[in-house]
Amino acid sequence: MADYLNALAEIISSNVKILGDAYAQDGRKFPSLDEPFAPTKSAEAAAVQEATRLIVAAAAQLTASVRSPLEVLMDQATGMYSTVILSFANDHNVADLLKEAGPEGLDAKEIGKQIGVNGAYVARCLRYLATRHIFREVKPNVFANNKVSSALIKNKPFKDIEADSMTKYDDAPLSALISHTTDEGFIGSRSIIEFMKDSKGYVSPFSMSNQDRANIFEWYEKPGNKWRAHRFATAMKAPAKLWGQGAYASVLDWNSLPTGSTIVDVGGSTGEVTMELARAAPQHKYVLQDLEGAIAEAKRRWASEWPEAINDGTVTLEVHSFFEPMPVKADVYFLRAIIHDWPEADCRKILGHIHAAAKSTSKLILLELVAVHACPDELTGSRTIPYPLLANLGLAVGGFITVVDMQMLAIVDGRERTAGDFEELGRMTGWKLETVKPGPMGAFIFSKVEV
Ligand SMILES: C[S@@+](CC[C@H](N)C(=O)[O-])C[C@H]1O[C@@H](n2cnc3c(N)ncnc32)[C@H](O)[C@@H]1O
Repeated sequence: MADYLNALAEIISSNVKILGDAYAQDGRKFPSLDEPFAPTKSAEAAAVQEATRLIVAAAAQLTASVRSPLEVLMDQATGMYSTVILSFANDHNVADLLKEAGPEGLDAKEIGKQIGVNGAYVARCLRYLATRHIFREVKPNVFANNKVSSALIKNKPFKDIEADSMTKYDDAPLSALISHTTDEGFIGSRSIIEFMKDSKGYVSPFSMSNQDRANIFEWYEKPGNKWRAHRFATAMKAPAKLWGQGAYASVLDWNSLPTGSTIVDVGGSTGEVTMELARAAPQHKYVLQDLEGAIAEAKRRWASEWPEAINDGTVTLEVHSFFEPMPVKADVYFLRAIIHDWPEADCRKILGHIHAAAKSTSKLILLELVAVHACPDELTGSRTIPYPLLANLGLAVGGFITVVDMQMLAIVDGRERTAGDFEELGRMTGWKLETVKPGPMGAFIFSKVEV
């Protein structure tokens, strides 16, 4: 076995070769970081995704191994600057301005003029980001987009973006997600420690920071927060964009259900999941449930994107709180990214209400990120982790999941759960776990147990 450092280096070099070969087969070269982001078919292949994970895991571990602990710790301790500076660039539409400037880039003074901030400050903020591979400094104090920053580009000319704060992030779910995270997530993060010691009756660190006992979803429904609710609904479209279409439709063979089956998208926001399922299997009936504000948003979305599905009764939009008895006897109840929003007792209420309404043949599908320990556990045997990587592949897999876990703690006192936690939650609420489909989000498929 190679020594520690060489083992990490070998993981990187052998997997870089896999990436290069896959792109070469498609007649392409792997794009450099300087090029704008463009999704490619080559990047979607399973072997490429696995090689990418191993490179990221090994490169991050190699960096942490050779770097001084002082620098590693200072990087973590100064995460607030990353949050604030990224928020500044994203919310001031710098990527959009630089898109119009092209690969030659734009002087920080000119960027500053356009966004109303002194150019000397702009240069320092963008250099901070460029040093972390977001934007690039093409000449001293002149900045252009790169692969990472170009993923923040919105869908309008720079001069039109600020015209309406409601529509600013429309058609740019990743920019909406970054804006939501650096805003609500940041506000919540400030009270995490105090909340963990004593919640003082607040429902989350976010509610404690705001000194408002409403949960974030009730807070979104309050006057003045409509634009944030709209931004959050837009952000919820980001996973489909990041992970590719078809991620939801592939969790079950929808065509194997009897024609006219009823599928409820519980807490479905504006219908990202419903839209994909209804397009894949239009012979069924779909009910999209959420709170009043989200359903009002959903009505606007469906009226513009797919009005026929509403008019012919394929899809029904319904205001319903999942803390009330479930009004629909459905064949499938689909919950994407709902369970991670709530503490255990609330999850049991949600699944209990669904259980009470379900038929004996109904299925429950929970689509969630799956927490994985950083050390070997009882599931390690089914995974092959090359020496000396962490059991959750460090930043490559556990990195994103632990980030979302902290975000759930900060804004809703929710959490990411292990596969065992999902099985246990089902057992406590009358649902037997039948199948787990792996993927960027795990699909946990349960059948009803009479209790
Ligand atoms: C994290 S989002 C997930 C949205 C959607 N399932 C998706 O994956 O795009 C959580 C959703 O739960 C909804 N929600 C929160 N409290 C609710 C309640 N009491 N009843 C129904 N929906 C609720 C929110 O409005 C929001 O749309």
